[in-house]
Amino acid sequence: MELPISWNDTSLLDHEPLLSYCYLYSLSSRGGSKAIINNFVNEMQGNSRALAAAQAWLRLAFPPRNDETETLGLSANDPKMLAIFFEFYRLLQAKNHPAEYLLQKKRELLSSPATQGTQSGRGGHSAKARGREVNGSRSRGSGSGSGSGQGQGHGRGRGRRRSGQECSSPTPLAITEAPQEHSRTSEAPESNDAPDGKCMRDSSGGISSIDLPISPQSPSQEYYSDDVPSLPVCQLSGSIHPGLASSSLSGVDSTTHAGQDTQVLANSNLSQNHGQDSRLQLDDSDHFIARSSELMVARALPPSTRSLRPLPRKVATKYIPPRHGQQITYVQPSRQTLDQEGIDRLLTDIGRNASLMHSQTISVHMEDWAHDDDQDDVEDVDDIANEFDAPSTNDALPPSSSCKEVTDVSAPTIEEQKPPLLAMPPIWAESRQEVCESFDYFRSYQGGVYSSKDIVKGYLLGGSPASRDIFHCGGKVIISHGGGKSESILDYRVGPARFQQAQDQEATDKSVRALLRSYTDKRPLVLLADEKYALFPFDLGASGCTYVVLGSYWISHAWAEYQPASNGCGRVVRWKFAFRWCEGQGNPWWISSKSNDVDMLSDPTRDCQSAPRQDPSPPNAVASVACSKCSQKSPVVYSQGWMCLNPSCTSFWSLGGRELEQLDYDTAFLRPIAMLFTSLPELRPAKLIETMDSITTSYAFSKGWHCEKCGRLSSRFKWEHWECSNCHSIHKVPGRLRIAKEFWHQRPPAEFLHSRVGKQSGIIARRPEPFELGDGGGFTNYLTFILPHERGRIHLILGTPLANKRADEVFRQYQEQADEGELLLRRYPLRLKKLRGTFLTNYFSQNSGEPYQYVGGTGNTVPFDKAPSSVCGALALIKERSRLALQKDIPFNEILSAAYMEKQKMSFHSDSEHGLGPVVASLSLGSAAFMHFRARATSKEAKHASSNALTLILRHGDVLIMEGDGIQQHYEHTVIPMNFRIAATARCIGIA
Ligand SMILES: O=C(O)CCC(=O)C(=O)O
Repeated sequence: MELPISWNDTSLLDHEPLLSYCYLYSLSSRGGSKAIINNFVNEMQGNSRALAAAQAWLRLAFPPRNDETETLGLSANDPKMLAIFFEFYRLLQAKNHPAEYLLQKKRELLSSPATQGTQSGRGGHSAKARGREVNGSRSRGSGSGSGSGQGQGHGRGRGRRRSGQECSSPTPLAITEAPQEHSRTSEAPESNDAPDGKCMRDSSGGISSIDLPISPQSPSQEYYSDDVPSLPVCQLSGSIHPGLASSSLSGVDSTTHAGQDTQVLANSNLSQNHGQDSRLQLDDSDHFIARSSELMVARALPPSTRSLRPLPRKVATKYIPPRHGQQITYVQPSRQTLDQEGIDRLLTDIGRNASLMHSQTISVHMEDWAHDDDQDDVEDVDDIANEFDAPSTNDALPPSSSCKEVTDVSAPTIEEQKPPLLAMPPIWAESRQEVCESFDYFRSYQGGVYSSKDIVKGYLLGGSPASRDIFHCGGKVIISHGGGKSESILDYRVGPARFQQAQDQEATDKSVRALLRSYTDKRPLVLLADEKYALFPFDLGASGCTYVVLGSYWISHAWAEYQPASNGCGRVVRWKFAFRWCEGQGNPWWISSKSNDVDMLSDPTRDCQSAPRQDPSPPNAVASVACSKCSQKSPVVYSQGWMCLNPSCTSFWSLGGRELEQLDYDTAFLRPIAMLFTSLPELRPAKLIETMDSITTSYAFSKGWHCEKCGRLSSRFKWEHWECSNCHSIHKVPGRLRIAKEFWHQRPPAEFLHSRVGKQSGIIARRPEPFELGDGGGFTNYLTFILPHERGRIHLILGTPLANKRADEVFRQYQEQADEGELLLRRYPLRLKKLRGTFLTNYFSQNSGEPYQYVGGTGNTVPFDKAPSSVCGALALIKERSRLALQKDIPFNEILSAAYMEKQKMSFHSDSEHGLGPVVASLSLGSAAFMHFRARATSKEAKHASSNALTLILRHGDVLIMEGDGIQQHYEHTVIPMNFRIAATARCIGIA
């Protein structure tokens, strides 16, 4: 889970475990909902990243009061708070008045110390509690009534909204003093104060109440205070949430809902007068309990789901997040078919699944980057920056749905507490991007298998081991399933996302095929593990390592198995691989030199210590038997007996006609196997040193590096040098400045010179017009493209050798100042909340003038008076050319300087940030670049969105002007430089 950026950050809904649990909750009925919340809480508690997200959310949703550094002592590790976190997001997803819920919880929390022990058994609060100080001021709502009885609360404390300045929705909810008047009303609240969904600031800037959206069916909206404390809450009728409808606040007799309502939390939060108190509380042992009959369901869950870390699932699950705001259509299972048993099964399933799902939150294309021979499997990382996440290209998409994998009791489990690492790994990283940019043996942003030319280079052990996956003999023997085709959520640019079930793996599938080839060739590969790999015996996360390189392994055996599945088939075919440590690397780094450490790390089935280390068995010591049906040989893997492991054989996976549930590895199968590798590759990435041509912007310089001091892999995030993100060691390679002439040889494709207009785009290209540049620049050509439906115009003022003198100088200054650190060009984290870990832009940038939220916000902004001369020079040139082209002064007050090393680019986006003026203009320097415009998915032309509406070639000295809001509303653009390039783009921000 990424950290939320506001308390109502909907993107969290795209993340696990919220995604699965919210979905499951929507399918559940009765007691199932409690169990779901319990499981959610359990899972969150075993997941440090998710806890961090919850913590961040808590701070945003419950900001500290004036004198507090911490909010009410709230902790994300508090089960009650996690339940609130979940409930809020569940309501958010259901579009069911989450703000109302949050306000209610906030009020409860603020009042809870005083109200504890003062509530009646039926849930009413005492009058004493109503006078509690809230948010630094005394509640004035403590007037009348005991508030202890059913229905006593209504009619009191109508919350009055105050007129004032409107605030945007992500503002933290703040609670101010209670309203003075407490008369029940059925009239609509003052309707002219704020539009739906907006909150209002009081004169002091705090929020006095929240104006909630009313559904069309809602005839009225009333503001009440609860009995205590007297703060505004809202009653909605019409399409009201059942949990809210049962609230005593509404005055509705709650008996129809008590004990039946599936919305347990909402119910328990608001309904304090039920015969059955379903309030969520902390019991003596600080455990989260729900005191209702439904609680029994939660308690009846197997203890393992509470005391153990969520069990790893037996097959990998790939999650492709939905686009922002996109609805996910789950194909299966349908609501009708999901009974209580199904829910229980899914619960465990999701628990096991979710950890891997955290790591699988990106999808990629392979276009544009597949130039290098050694890059045939490298995904286009910058496409990840696209809000449009396409289906994975890494693992073959299944042709049709078949089976969904389910819990297997024999899946390995691991206790929650793992010891910290004994030593830091020699190669480790915090984000997948760091691995992929710095470590040549693993460059797959999504899949667990990285192969090139059908040969596996790296294999990532992720969070969901399957049954019979093992980490044996201190990690010298690792058995894992691999090859994709696990369940996933497919997401397309246009149309709803779909839930895709797991499929049978086949030997011809890309990853399986590559693994099988590595197996038959006995070719070493590199194993990596992420912090969620449950079988690794140390706590990687405690040392800050999300990914570690284990070392070189080879595959001694490969075979197919059945794994259980939850649909009609009941199972799927999965390929298993036995990886063995390549001798010649010394002992694994996670094992200290102390001899008994290996023992400590081994699993109980180990016998590697008893096997003679100096006398390992030859490879053929593992017996193989030919099947009488298919004649294919399969190894004796399990102690229970030999089985045919050829999935196309009718005897596959059958032991004398039976399928055994419990299988143990045969001792001989796990015994060490001698295998001599004459030269194993050095896995530590080499550092770049001086180059022959002194060019330091080539592709190799854009890649990450490995810090020799601390082992961390870091992306290159600073222009002027490499810097370790852990210990801040730096590495600089001196280079030279480049001049524009070096890029003159770049030729565009033969079919066009400056531009190409898409056939069905409706764009009209005007004939080039001569254009006098003034200032000794002579004449040039000026191209204009008129967009359909008066959406705007795009102008391209071409540079010329004569006119480019200033551009040449600006280009030189940019390079010099960036190299010296005067201009801080950085790769900033993308504001994509879908990705696990930080994900940096695929270009360097620096912003001057007004902050530009799209890249770095205020953190990436220096005011114009502190901007280096390169930026000021670029701005002056852009202003001048724009004035000549548009015959008016454009009050540009922001300039984003973007620098691209070879193969870097800016992916599709539109400059549609709130508050941007209609004119955006850019100056191109250095290498030529393609600029493609395409219709946004929301636009009428969406069906042609895959083809470009317009392509321009931007060359050194060219100025491009986008004129008109409609361009950003209806189109998005990408810029793909041919080589090293700098661009300065000017905008008007916040100018009315
Ligand atoms: O010209 C460029 O490099 C990209 C400019 C751009 O699209 C932007 O800054 O938004």
